[in-house]
Amino acid sequence: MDNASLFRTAADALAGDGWCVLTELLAPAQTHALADECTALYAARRLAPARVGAARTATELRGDRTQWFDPAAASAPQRTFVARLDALRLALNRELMLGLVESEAHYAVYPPGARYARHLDRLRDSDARVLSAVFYLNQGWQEADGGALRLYLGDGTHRDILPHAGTLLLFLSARFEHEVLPATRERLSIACWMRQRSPDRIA
Ligand SMILES: O=C(O)CCC(=O)C(=O)O
Ligand SMILES: [Fe+2]
Repeated sequence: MDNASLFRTAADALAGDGWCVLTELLAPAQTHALADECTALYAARRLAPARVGAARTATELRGDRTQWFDPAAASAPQRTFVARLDALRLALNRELMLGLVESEAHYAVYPPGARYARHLDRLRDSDARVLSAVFYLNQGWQEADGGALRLYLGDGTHRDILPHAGTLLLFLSARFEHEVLPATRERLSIACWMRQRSPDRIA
């Protein structure tokens, strides 16, 4: 699928259901490079226990370790990923008038058994996060490995999305509660949020 069609498919799904899965954001080699980098950072203990909400300490709510992408010090694999995500963001702005001005992203590693309890991605006092995007980095993931992202739909049902390498899950941040189920192996991802202008930055 060419870019224009890929991004239009995403826009249509977001306008309809409010969420979608894309598997063609990056070429497999590009996904591998991100997985290798995330693995190396984790092994070098460069990922820190995740925090919940502004200035609150990590709790048993989430057991992942994270490292935010720093635009001023981005690696080549990170630049490739962010460029693709930005292209998607601009396409969604054009198609859906979402007014998404920026993205933020972090690597996350969930050790075996770690979870992230059911939650909504909007920060307590801010509606800046409009769209959540989670990109998975795990080769050869099996259903028996667990670790699904459980997305709760408005009608009381849910969908389980497995964290296969190359899968991008998109959903409207304000609309879908979700949780990360525990896995039997390390679970690597990049969690991203596309933001609208924060109220405090509007002149
Ligand atoms: O890794 C995932 O599948 C989702 C992570 C998540 O919900 C979050 O970081 O807010
Ligand atoms: Fe989340």
